[in-house]
Amino acid sequence: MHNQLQDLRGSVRVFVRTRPFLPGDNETPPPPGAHAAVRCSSDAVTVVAPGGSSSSGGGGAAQSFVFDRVFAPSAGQEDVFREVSEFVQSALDGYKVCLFSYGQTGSGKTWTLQGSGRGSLRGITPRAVEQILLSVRALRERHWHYDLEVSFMEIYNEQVRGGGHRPSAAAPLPRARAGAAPAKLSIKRGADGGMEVAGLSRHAVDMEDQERGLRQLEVLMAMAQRTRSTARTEMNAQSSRSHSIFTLWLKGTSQETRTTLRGVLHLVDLAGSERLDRSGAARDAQQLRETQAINKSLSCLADVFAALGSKASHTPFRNSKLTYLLQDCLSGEGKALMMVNLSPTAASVPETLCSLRFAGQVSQVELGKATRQVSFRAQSSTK
Ligand SMILES: Nc1ncnc2c1ncn2[C@@H]1O[C@H](COP(=O)(O)OP(=O)(O)OP(=O)(O)O)[C@@H](O)[C@H]1O
Repeated sequence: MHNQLQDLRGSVRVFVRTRPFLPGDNETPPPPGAHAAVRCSSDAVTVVAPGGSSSSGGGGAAQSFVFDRVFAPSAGQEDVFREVSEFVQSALDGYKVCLFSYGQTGSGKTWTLQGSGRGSLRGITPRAVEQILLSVRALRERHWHYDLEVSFMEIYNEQVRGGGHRPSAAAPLPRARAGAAPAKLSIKRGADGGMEVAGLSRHAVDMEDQERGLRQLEVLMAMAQRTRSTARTEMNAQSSRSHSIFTLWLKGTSQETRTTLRGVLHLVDLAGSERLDRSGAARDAQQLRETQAINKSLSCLADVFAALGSKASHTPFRNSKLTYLLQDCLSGEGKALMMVNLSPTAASVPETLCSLRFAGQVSQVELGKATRQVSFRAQSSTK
């Protein structure tokens, strides 16, 4: 049912989330009743440039954008996940699904995906993992067996880096070694026709003992977080300088119906889309290189969506590692969700407008009906 709904609405969706004001913003939130620079309804965002007013009809100071769903600063992690969970379900149903978290540095990309702790502040990734484990348990009653593997990687300065060597089936999950340089990896088309990263470790998760499986997943999520390259910039003390991709590979087998489903869920925490002058990144040669690489790959992502939106004869997937790797989810086979994160501050209005224009471009894209990765041969439940 959820997939029928999804198909009707198209396979690219755009959600926008504005975070609350934070003490580090150096800006006082507007008093109740006063106009904020960024205002949200359930499906629209209005941005008022500093000095403008929302009623200035001819002046063009206020700009509104409409999306599939907009989350105001008061929206909690649970509110966001409620809208996202159908995508997680799609991966269980055998679709290739990609969820991007996009936005300027410090806008809440990592908060939206990871959140904090194990309670109500936990983000999409831990909630997705829990949903998968719960669904797999329920599906077992209907004689479906699921295998789950996890991989994580980052794309830093246009190089793909992964989490080390593939462990043997009997070996415990590896510990991330502090300071160990992650291996550089290459992207290629795999035997099943999908894009994959050569040599990237895929960690099998115990689906029989779900308590153990959950613990393994927690270790893997923590490892993925630790391996991210971060550098302090003036805009966010933990600014992420790489795109990080946490992937859940699902294989569901029903002996009864002789069906195998292969779903994929990529959770992509994009690097911050900051301007050089504002972040202070231009003062350091390494950070300048990083920022240029980030901006280039984000503009390649925008180019891909522009080509898809205009139904151009060529889509430039190969122009960046990110789009090359994720092309299956963006090419009509899969489903994509773009979560665009915004800062509420007046000082960030230029970046906010850039993010919203990008979001508007993505929302024009119609990928068509996604393809379920299903085969009908009898298969044993082991790989
Ligand atoms: N909805 C929210 N509620 C409360 N705090 C939030 C929210 N969104 C973001 N924050 C806080 O804002 C700060 C910046 O968020 P976060 O690190 O997620 O930004 P980011 O977009 O991932 O930045 P970068 O690109 O630099 O990694 C963090 O301290 C985070 O805890």
